[in-house]
Amino acid sequence: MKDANRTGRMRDINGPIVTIELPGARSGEQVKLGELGLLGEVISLRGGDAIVQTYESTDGLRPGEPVRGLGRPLSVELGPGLLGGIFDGVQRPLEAIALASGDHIRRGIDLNALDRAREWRFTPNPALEPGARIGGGTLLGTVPETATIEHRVLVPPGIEGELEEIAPAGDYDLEATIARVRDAHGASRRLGLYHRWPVRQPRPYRRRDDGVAPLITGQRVIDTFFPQLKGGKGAVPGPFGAGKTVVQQQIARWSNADIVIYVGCGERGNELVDVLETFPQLDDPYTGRKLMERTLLVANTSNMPVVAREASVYVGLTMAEYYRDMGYDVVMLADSTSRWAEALREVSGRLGQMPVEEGYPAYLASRLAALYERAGRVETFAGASGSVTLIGAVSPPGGDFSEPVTSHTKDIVETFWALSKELADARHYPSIDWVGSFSGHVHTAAEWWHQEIDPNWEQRRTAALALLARDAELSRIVNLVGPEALSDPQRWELEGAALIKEGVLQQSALDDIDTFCSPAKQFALLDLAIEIYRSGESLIRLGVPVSELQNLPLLAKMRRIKSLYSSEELDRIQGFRDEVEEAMEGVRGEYAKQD
Ligand SMILES: Nc1ncnc2c1ncn2[C@@H]1O[C@H](COP(=O)(O)OP(=O)(O)OP(=O)(O)O)[C@@H](O)[C@H]1O
Repeated sequence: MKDANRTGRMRDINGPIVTIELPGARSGEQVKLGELGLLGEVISLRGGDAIVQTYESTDGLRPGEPVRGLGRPLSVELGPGLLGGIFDGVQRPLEAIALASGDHIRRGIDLNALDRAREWRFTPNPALEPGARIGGGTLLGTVPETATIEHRVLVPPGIEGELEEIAPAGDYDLEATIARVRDAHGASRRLGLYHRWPVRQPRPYRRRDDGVAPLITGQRVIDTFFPQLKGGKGAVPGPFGAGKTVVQQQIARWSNADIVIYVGCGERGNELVDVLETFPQLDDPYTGRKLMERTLLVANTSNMPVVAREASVYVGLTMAEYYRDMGYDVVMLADSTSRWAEALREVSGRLGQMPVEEGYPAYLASRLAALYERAGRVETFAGASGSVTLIGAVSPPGGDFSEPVTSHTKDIVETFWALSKELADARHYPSIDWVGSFSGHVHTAAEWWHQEIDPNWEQRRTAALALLARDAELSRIVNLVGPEALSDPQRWELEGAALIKEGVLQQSALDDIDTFCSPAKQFALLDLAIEIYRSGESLIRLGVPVSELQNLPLLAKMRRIKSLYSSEELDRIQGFRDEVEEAMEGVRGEYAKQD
């Protein structure tokens, strides 16, 4: 898109949708509207007019005011300085905005995402010499972006040629030239520490890879029961107050990803404030430093119109892909895709498009699919492996999972962690419902668990799910005819399921010890619960009454052990296992004596 800075004028204003006359306007082009210079994007062309969606309130704008075409699509700056940053939905740095305009963000404010004044210590790639052939993905050098993350400065996609010069080690600001490349036509081009990339265009890679390793989140119901792979697509649908935010924060905090990107997309203002206040406080369990050193936040501010939410998700994804291209595993949390979809609905409504389901446009499903398609594990141009795991929260109105956004999302994602109001009301947290949730990654995750933790993982997981399914069946009988109708083995099945629910699935984010559970501890707890159930089952078969087993103090301890011993104290969990065996043997001995 050439001929930047063309001017035209506004013709009509309909909320965030503005009709403009701008000669040469292109679909996707960024524009500045009115005297204030509000940011907008051309979303369609109609006759000689262009239809623009704006990312700031259009209050007070009048037809006839000038518009300016920027000649480029909505794009973001990619370079060192992103990590630790808090940006608005079009990548303006919120802290710098607050400094420049106080509490009330001035509309049309224009600030660079990356700080131009800051210098970065650049170390060139020692393997590069002038004359080398370089292309998109070639490593030019590195910059220590934070104490824990090395920023790999790569040739941006689409650039190819012969390296003419590369800067020596030293401190450079973002505008400095760090390399020059001569392309096939003989033109010389300068490369700096940052470049721009259009947010709606997925960044290219060499090829797509299959996910191989689970994203370990330290949350048992996720890792053990409904695992996610690095590079996977997941959704957390949940009714109001069921615990979506806590689940996402736990993933952000504990998952073994290199980089975390949280996009607060149109959730209520106070929740966003909570996120903005909480994240900077969090310590990074893997490095002992602040989590923000490998995190960045995108937050739509309350003065941005609904349609701005639509862009913020792409802004987050583009930054995620940028770190993926360096060979990092990135987790992006989008909170929530329902609000994102509402933006689509609002725009399509104002454009007079035919609504299909509950007011959403016909392209809702394809847009959602395209969004999730940007997740994945890839081989980068540099030959490294990098991934973007995309986890979208979904907030279905009234908790109705059959509404369009939830049901389309369910068809697209591989991991679906369905939060349940009943579980949350019963204070069973995380309220991820084992009946409504699924993971398409169990088989791949099993290979990892079998190799790294224990060859019985899949078998134990299946046994636990079978017990939970029996629990649901038996509970229905109890509800109909009362507990007396159950046999001893059936009552023991209920007991076994309760151990799985309380001793394994429930996990308090607020408990210092249990907030994170290592894979080895996860397996130890699962295995122990199944072991208790199985030993009891064999005792009942011998004729031991279930009431005798129900009185064993070890059942209560099994429910508490997760918070008694940390992931470093597996030997103590093993000690408890020995106690369990002894107690069960004791019952067996007693019973044999009575016999
Ligand atoms: N894993 C957990 N451990 C302990 N408490 C939890 C857990 N998950 C949720 N809670 C409790 O539930 C409350 C509500 O959770 P949360 O704020 O995440 O709900 P939400 O679904 O995001 O709400 P909203 O629909 O308003 O976005 C929390 O304040 C906390 O008390």
